Amino acid sequence: MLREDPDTSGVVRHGWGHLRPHRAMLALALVVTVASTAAVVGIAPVVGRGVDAVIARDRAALGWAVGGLAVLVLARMLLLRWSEVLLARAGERVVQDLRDLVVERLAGAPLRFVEAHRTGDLLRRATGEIADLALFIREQVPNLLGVGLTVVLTTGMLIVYSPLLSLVLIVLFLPAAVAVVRWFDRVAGTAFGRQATADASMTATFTETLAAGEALVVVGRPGEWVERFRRDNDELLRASNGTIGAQNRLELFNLLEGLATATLLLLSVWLARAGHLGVGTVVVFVLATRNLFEGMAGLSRLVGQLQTARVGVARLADLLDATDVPATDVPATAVPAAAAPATEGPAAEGAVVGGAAVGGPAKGGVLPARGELVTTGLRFGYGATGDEVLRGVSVTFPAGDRAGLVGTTGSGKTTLAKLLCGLYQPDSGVVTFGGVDLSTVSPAEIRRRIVLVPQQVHIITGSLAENLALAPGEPDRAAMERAVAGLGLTEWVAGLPGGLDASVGARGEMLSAGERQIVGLVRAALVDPPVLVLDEATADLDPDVARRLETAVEHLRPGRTLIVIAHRQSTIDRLPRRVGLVAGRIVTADSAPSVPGQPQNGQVARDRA
Ligand SMILES: Nc1ncnc2c1ncn2[C@@H]1O[C@H](COP(=O)(O)OP(=O)(O)OP(=O)(O)O)[C@@H](O)[C@H]1O
Repeated sequence: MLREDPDTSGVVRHGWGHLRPHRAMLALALVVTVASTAAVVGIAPVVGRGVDAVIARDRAALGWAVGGLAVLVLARMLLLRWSEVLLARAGERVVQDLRDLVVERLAGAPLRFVEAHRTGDLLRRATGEIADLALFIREQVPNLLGVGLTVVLTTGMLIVYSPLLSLVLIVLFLPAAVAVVRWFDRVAGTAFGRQATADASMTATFTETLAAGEALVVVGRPGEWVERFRRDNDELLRASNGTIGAQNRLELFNLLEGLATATLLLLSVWLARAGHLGVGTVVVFVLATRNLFEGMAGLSRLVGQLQTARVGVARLADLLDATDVPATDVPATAVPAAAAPATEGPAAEGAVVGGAAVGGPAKGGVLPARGELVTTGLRFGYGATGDEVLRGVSVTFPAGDRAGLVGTTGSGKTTLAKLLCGLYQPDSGVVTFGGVDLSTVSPAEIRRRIVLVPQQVHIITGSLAENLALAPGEPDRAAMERAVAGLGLTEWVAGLPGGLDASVGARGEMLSAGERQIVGLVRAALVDPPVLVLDEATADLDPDVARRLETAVEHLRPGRTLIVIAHRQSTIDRLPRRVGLVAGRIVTADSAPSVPGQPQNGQVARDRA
């Protein structure tokens, strides 16, 4: 499970892991930044030399000082720009890698993990947190490096010029500065973490509200959502006040700066009068301490942004760590792939998420082209609720079986279907196909053989052909046309404006619920696996079309194992046998509930309760 407010202590180590591949470019950027900062720091001594040259009426020395100043200013301009470009490029590459990694991890995350978290929170971590990080690397890191180096180099130079004044500066300023930073740090972690959490919660609520738009209008109660949104918004305001309060603590730097500057000026004037310091050195000190304090003030401003970035990286790292597990389950986003499973053959390897192939884990098992699908002692619960949904399910579907999986609402049919297809890992017990344990096989391999067509078919914005192309194996147009013809849908496609190129609208809004299911069935036909599990896959179609499509699906591949979950009696009646599920347990034929009432004659002889 993801933590709302993850620990920020390991972020540097975690961050370095992602920076390492770009270390050459980062090292060059660092060298250029050091050179550019050295040019700035060098200006004060050169001005000091110039002042001394004027006092001594040494024209040659003055000429050198003016020339040196011109060179330093020019060098600073060029080097600063170069270092900014290098850091921005390196930052963009790091961020691009991170985006790829997050999408890959989320695509490979177990379905249960994705289901257990709010979409908005995942979205915020996968996009908002990375965008903030990109901004930080592009805009704040150059500042941070420049300012940090200015402070270090200026301090070094001051020590060389006047150890006494530098000592006074260090004694006056350093302990107080450390105390202020610690005072800030005491509240900063919690305050910035709370703000990030509140931000994520608001994104989540907003995402859910948008997704539920139609339902809200239908029930006429958008007020409740507005109320939720307001609560999130209020919390965000309180959290933001917390971070502002934390940042206010850093304002003490200004007070310290004033005190230290006044003390230094008085001291240096006194030392100059007593003849211990030259006027040039006093000028150098005044200019350099200004640099120093500007740098300090800049650093204190950046500390707040640094804290935001730290929290962002911690939340991102939490997501990456939590999803860095062998992908034995299929991610929720890959459900369309399950609806459009892999074709036979090497081209079908990999799950499809929005059309991109995602490799499975290093699980070497290979499933046979045909075999019994068997579950033994399957137990499964969704975790958060703690209740077991499947309580020791043992059932066998012989090769070529055609069975209806029936049971009352909430009895666990869909859950069992997902376990049969390897979308969930059982808490205990095994699922085997042809004698091979599914947990030893990669998701891609499972989808070559066992495919689920769910009731809710995932549709992407685009054309019908683009949606069918989500099927693994990159089906071409000819394959699509064959699959459409195989299901007797040529006329339906021809009737769409543009045929296969017809737009389905944003996330399929131009398709009816039944048409979405047709897309799911065509995807399945494109793959044609030896085991097909239809979970209410024709529930939204009118009975005639449903019957036609069910017949077509059965005839497409003789000898296919077909497991059908349906509440429609006529769909179940077409099948020669029935497996009943009651409260997570397989029941015998006699007690297997029919649809929707009590069982009819069904054969569940091989099912072991
Ligand atoms: N993602 C989930 N997280 C937590 N609990 C879940 C989840 N999905 C299902 N459940 C719970 O598991 C139980 C079985 O659900 P399942 O969808 O398998 O039932 P079903 O027999 O298919 O029901 P229906 O006929 O209504 O589709 C239900 O009590 C449900 O609340």
